[in-house]
Amino acid sequence: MTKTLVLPFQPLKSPAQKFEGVKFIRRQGPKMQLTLTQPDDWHLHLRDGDLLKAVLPHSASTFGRAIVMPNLKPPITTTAAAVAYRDSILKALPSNSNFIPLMTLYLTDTMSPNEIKLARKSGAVYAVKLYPAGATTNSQDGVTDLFGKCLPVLEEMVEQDMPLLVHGEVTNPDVDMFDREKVFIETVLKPLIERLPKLKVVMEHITTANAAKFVLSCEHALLAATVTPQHLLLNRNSLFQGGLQPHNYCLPVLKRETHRQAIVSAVTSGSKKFFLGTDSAPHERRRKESSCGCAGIYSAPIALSLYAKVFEEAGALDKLEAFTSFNGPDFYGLPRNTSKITLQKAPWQVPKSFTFPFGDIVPMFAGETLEWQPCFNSD
Ligand SMILES: NC(=O)N[C@@H](CC(=O)O)C(=O)O
Ligand SMILES: [Zn+2]
Ligand SMILES: [Zn+2]
Repeated sequence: MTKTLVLPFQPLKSPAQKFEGVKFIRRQGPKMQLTLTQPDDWHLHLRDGDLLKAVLPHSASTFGRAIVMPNLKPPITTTAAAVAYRDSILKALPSNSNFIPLMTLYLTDTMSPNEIKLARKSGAVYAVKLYPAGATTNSQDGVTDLFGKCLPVLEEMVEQDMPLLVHGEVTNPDVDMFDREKVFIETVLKPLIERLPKLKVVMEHITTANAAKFVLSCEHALLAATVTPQHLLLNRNSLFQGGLQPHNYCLPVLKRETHRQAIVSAVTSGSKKFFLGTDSAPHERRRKESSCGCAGIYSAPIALSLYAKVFEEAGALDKLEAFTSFNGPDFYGLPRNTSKITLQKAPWQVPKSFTFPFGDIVPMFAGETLEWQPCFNSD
């Protein structure tokens, strides 16, 4: 089966390229192709309403499954709400799509351990998300005291083999914005793992050398991390070059170049502890280009091209497929996808924006040229 992507890709002329020693690249005419097992997105914001309908086709055309974040307004704090949200995602899918949303619950101070039992029983919920209260977009209902308020829930999560996904930043206003992840590792993550060594934990969207090193070296086999394209490709200069760049603003905020390099090394090392999580987080343009702009970068339409770019530039294209398509399902104990997706070396331009009746969304790398272009899925 061949499926054409719904995106307005604009192929330009591409020179033939050579990749020695990479098994899964084959030459098709003058263009290089890269065929991968269909990837999944282990950290995705799909929103709801019109925004959901607008962005969902972009993820569904590339990814087989996605872990869907629960930070809606109001947040998804119950299994019943997660099941209803899943139904609205399935309803909004293009008719020929096999995309599977994997739902999550938003952890609160008042969640009961029974909710975890219900979540497991539903078969719809695959993880619980920890937002420290005030850390990021729609986190005001998040956790104020993890050890004081949530231990019984965390213990039930161990019982039910339910992973905890963490937005790993402390919110103490005395801690510098750029140090919040580092401090979270020391003051929350390490004590959490010591206290509950059987809890599966994913440190979401890691941004620092500290996090990369901690995850790589941690003997706790149940700790993993997702990594976004922006934290692999951009450093904090991208926030300020040529004037303030609101479309490069996300949380945790971009860090300095040495951190970016450490994350690239960790991800391309072949470690199974890192996997793809775009953190694609759409906000309308007017909410980004505002006197109090929202955090979140919209990457879904270009994410796979960006990950290919990172691995190619690191000389590690042979490690790309494990990162995009194997490590995530292996960690979650889910089967790997069987269908394939092909990327073609055919430069194309990222649209300057995507326009919808309610407004427009500016993607990451808007207007720039990318090398790898997803071209079709095949079974
Ligand atoms: N990453 C972001 O900057 N924003 C995310 C929330 C999050 O993942 O922290 C969002 O929902 O907009
Ligand atoms: Zn987050
Ligand atoms: Zn996120």
